[in-house]
Amino acid sequence: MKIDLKILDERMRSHLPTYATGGSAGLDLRACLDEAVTLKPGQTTLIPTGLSIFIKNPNYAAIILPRSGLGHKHGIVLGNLVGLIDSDYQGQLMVSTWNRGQTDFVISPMERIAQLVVVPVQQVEFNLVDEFEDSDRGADGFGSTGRH
Ligand SMILES: O=c1ccn([C@H]2C[C@H](O)[C@@H](COP(=O)(O)OP(=O)(O)OP(=O)(O)O)O2)c(=O)[nH]1
Ligand SMILES: [Mg+2]
Repeated sequence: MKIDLKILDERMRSHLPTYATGGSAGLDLRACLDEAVTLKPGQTTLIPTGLSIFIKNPNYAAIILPRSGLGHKHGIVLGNLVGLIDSDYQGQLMVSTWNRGQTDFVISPMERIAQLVVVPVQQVEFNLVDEFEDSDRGADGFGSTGRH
């Protein structure tokens, strides 16, 4: 599947997102920065990627997820936990970068800071009802299974 991509910063032309392996789900997103940015513990900064995409087809979206190495080892995750890119969004892909760790973290220009995953989306309509038909679970949730 092809998605329109616009290069907003020429430096990104040689750093376009690619799948690291044949089986990769995520495309690494790089920090399009002029100089290194230091994120203090607890700090959140919006980092530009220098790219925009236009998914166009409402049956797809993209999500931005943390990279597991950065998140686990350095506490660098996302200020919005997960970023959702709508199929009609044409603006720059931005990464809300949150240092939830205990030490300063330096983000270098062109560093891979997060990953983009394209996912299928089913838009729905609501069928208004007064009662649902019975289901195995009913309204039980929040750890209810295995208690009976
Ligand atoms: O990590 C993110 C999350 C969102 N976006 C862009 C794409 C998305 O389509 C748009 C709106 O995101 P969302 O709907 O999550 O934010 P909102 O707070 O509801 O803003 P809006 O009122 O513009 O929908 O912002 C990013 O670039 N990065
Ligand atoms: Mg929104």
